[in-house]
Amino acid sequence: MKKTDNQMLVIFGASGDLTARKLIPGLFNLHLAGHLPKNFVVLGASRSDLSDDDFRDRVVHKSPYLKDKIKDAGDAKTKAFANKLYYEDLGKDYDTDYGDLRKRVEELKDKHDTSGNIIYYLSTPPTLYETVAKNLADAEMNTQNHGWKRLIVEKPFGYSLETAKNLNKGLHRFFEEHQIYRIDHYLGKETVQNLLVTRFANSIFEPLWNRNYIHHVEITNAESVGVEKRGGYYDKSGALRDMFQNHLLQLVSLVVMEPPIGDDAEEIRNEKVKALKSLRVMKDEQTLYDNTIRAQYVASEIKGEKVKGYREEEGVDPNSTTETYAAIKFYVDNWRWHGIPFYVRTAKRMPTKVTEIVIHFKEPHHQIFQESGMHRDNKLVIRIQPDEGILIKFGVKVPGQGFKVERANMDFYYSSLAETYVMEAYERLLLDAMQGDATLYARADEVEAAWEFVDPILNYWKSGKDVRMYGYAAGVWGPENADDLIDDRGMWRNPGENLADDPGYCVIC
Ligand SMILES: NC(=O)C1=CN([C@@H]2O[C@H](COP(=O)(O)OP(=O)(O)OC[C@H]3O[C@@H](n4cnc5c(N)ncnc54)[C@H](OP(=O)(O)O)[C@@H]3O)[C@@H](O)[C@H]2O)C=CC1
Ligand SMILES: O=C1O[C@H](COP(=O)(O)O)[C@@H](O)[C@H](O)[C@H]1O
Repeated sequence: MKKTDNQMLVIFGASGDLTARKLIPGLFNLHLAGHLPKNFVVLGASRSDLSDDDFRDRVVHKSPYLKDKIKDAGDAKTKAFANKLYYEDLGKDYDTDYGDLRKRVEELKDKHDTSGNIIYYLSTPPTLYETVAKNLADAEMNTQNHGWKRLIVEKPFGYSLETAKNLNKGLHRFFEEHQIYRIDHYLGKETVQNLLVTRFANSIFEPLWNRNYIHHVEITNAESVGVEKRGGYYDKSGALRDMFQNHLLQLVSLVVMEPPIGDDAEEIRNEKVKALKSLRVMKDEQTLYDNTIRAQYVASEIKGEKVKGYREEEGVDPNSTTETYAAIKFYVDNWRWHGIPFYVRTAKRMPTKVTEIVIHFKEPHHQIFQESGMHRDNKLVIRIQPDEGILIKFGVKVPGQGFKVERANMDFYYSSLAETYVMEAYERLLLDAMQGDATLYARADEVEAAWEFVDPILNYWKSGKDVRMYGYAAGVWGPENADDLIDDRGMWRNPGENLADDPGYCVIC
């Protein structure tokens, strides 16, 4: 068990949705599990006029996100947690003198003996990240003289390669790279971390994990919801920035990377950066045309209920060309992956919520047996969510005369480890930052390498030149044309819609 120093967490943008929905519940779980250090306080800061008690009511006692947990935890434990929370009103602007904030931090440090160790969490709109870092530096709140200082930065990290580079430069003026923790909540998911273990703690997968045995790799991230109340934000972002540049390229890097020499944060991140740098950047228009597909959901009915189209959503421009679906085919230019296509798609308003990685192996060179069904290949399905687990599809003999072969499943579900408590992503990531472990946080060069790959696609889509924007009915698996991306061996693997209801459907088959 790693050591967690006494410390303070200062959250900027503490009146916002993320604080209430993810950060405080994550901290509450850590409190209940006994993972918070003995001396620990949270200081929320934003422009809203709130007292300490207002803040506690808002994010704990009256929080819809903690209602059930509070029932289970009981009053005493809840109160003990709430008493660790404080609030400081920043006045009208984040771009202000942080003298008062500093005074409050000093006061709380002395009162709770938090030893001067501080994490600053930037949960504000991204336009304020650098401003807050600068004002912290101006108030000398970034100095490491009396305890360490860390800075957690929320997504999105930049809007393009250029803005990401500028943000890195801007933050590096006030904090050193080892102090900066760029969050990507997919890295906090247990199943995502398990990818490393699956690959590098077993000897059965790694020998096959290359161009000699793998035919193609497919990654799907599907959400059944639309843009909900985030239309304003989403319309300026789109699926490629919102999910692909960060979360999905993180998954890609874990699939593609070479074995690190150890489990040290830098060793692992060095390999991930190399992996991202080896993605073949699409430069010419024909390649971009042939290998990228974007689409928007249009109004439809799902299970008898009318569902709005993307352009009718609140906060979305009625003529918007922002994609809610993106499918990209690409290659990885290195020894291991030469010539192997990767197909990655992400979308909202799909039939179900699912994220999975499918490794499609090559078929046996020589077919000896008769096989039912069209697929003779082995597949390794890594289910990130829901029904987290791993499945291998392989051929077995159909009982009876002769040698008929059918595909069977061998599966593992995380839920079978029932007694093991699985931390929520934010909970895990917060604890790691508290312990100074940056393994599951993105490094500056990693983020920039991901943008290097994504930028030309965004620019091409923005150019509008011959760029297709397909529509798909909310509740279907995207535009049919997306199947055209996949070459000689079929189509996207669309996991069944009613995972639980369909008796013939095995959850990850
Ligand atoms: N919510 C989520 O699920 C996720 C959020 N994020 C990221 O986390 C950060 C915070 O997100 P979230 O909490 O949802 O955002 P919200 O808009 O709910 O909250 C941000 C807070 O920042 C303050 N703020 C300062 N200036 C502005 C401004 N010009 N417009 C709006 N708010 C302002 C507001 O507090 P006040 O007015 O009191 O100062 C507000 O409470 C963002 O960068 C977002 O991209 C990332 C992943 C998921
Ligand atoms: O970062 C984001 O992620 C969520 C999906 O997260 P998940 O953990 O539920 O898979 C997505 O809905 C949101 O648009 C995006 O900003």
